Amino acid sequence: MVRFLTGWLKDVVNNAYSRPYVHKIRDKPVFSLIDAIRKVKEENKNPIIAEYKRASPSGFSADRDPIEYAKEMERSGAVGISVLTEDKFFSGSYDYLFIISHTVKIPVLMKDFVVTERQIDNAYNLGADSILLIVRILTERELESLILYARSYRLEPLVEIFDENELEIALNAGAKIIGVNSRDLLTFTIDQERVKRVLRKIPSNVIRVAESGITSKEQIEELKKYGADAFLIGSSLMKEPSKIKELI
Ligand SMILES: O=P(O)(O)OC[C@@H](O)[C@@H](O)c1c[nH]c2ccccc12
Repeated sequence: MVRFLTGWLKDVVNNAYSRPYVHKIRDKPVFSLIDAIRKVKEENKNPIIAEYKRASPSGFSADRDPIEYAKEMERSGAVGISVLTEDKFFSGSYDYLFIISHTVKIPVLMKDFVVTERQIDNAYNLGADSILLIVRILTERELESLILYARSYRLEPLVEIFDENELEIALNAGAKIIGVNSRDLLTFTIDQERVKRVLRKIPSNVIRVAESGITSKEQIEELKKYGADAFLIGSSLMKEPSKIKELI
């Protein structure tokens, strides 16, 4: 049973329950996203998780070759690649995850609306090193059990929160990587001030990821003052991949 959802979020979660099982045998080791972020920070660079996202319900769209994009992001020093696999609203695909996880040697995050263990089986089989778990679409028991299930594959989830209430839920569930989304998933409005307010309440032993709406180095430097360790960036890099060089 999911939490009470409305609008497109209800539809995207219903769609998640019917995603097929991927019959593939994983053929690569699991890379640690936490270790990769810590290493890039030690090199005094900005850990950027570059997202491969072809569309979103907020009206974004970009057509880029997944292999070329992933190679350019890795070459430019991205700490990891986030790959949208949600097929109905984001034009994502499990194929993109398989292709990209077999193109790069940096951690790959499966970005989807995960509500079932089968989706985590798929992430592991396709070569993902982490998965997104969104507090807003899960009950607390589901969140705790899916975190443990992901860890049984040595996939450490990125647990996404919106506000302080969801921060408490994520911490109680034992999250080790917490992402704060500046975008409201239902209304698509962006609020960076809320992100700063929530970031500063996350304990420093948790890896803190600022997500969405990031387009400049100035924004990154500002978010770092509030405790952000890493930055999840999609639209601005899908539009102009070379921009990553000025953000690292
Ligand atoms: O394109 P942006 O504004 O750089 O945002 C990237 C990423 O944060 C965003 O795509 C995202 C964050 N959380 C999600 C959950 C589902 C789908 C997408 C997302």
